[in-house]
Amino acid sequence: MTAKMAASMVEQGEDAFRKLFKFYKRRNPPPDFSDVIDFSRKAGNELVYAAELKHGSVSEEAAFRAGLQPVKEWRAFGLQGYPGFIFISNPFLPGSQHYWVKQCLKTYTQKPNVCNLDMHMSPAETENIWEKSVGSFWKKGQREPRTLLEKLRWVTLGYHYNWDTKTYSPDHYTPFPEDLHSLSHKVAAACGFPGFKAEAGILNYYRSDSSLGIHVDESELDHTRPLVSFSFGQTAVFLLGGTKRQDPPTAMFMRSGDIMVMSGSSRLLYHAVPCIVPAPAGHPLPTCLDQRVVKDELNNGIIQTVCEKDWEVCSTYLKTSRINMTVRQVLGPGQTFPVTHSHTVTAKEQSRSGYEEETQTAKKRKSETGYDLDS
Ligand SMILES: O=C(O)CCC(=O)C(=O)O
Ligand SMILES: [Fe+2]
Repeated sequence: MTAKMAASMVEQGEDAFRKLFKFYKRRNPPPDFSDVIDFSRKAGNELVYAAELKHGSVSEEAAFRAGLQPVKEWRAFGLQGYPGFIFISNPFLPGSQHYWVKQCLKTYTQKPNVCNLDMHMSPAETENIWEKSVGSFWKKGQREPRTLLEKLRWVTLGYHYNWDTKTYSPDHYTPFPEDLHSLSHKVAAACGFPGFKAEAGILNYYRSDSSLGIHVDESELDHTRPLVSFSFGQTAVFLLGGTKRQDPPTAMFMRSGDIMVMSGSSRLLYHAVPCIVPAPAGHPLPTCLDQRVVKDELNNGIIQTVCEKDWEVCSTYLKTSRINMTVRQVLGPGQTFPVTHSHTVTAKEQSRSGYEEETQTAKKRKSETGYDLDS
């Protein structure tokens, strides 16, 4: 048997996750999405059941101020075989997703937050990504991404994740954004995790041809705290696997406004995003984004109405993109970072160190989300 044959057997026979990842990543011809669970559909899938939330843990007013429907109205689901996994089908109030999209593009991209562009550009060049992009926004039919926003792949918040050492460090920290902490705290509480502290965030920016490789998020020091993930813009296929990298995954759509909570024994499952689903012809933006203005009362709350000019930039961006925010609590109550010989890790240092075959998260993320700029 040739090495090639053996490799192909491994691919076909054993590594069910890689096989399905490739299946959904394929573009020509486009994959058949009929096995992908769609939580937005009324008709159920036998694996899906309604999840019980803690209605009393977030008052209607608190939910309202965060731009969320009352918790009792949320459509929350569990998946057979994945205890601790909770999928909440877009619980945002009309108009309020826009605020988070604007934060991800205009606010959270600002220094001292760290982004993929810092790996090979100077701080001066990656300052004010929003302002530098809006002036020369890309034109229709243009093939190459030109603006920094188009080249943006990830931003880190709070304890800035070091992709090379796969660790968080107290030496590289920016206070976590209050607004996103408040949103995540409420979602976690509704799912039975009161006292959630948002300490680190990874924002992922996907273009229509982006994907995110198979990985598990285990760098946080307390795995009893959930991981809370929010999606905006274009729909993605999300693959949720098992505790072993090869375990066969379940595919589901993640649409604009959807929230996913990975907790309990689902906290450390392998997962991936093999593809962004092409938007239906004539509908480049999901209809849940049609209504832009939030109710006036919300102006005293966490979120604010996005002005027309800013939304024009955001909506143009979202017609070909997806934004995902994953929020993590790094330390348990009273827990501290293990003592290591510490020094501040700079972006330059991160980009210099080599990658080993098994430190795949960063490598995959850097390549499959187009970290190495292909333009
Ligand atoms: O984009 C997504 O839905 C997944 C993101 C993710 O898995 C991560 O940031 O660790
Ligand atoms: Fe992840």
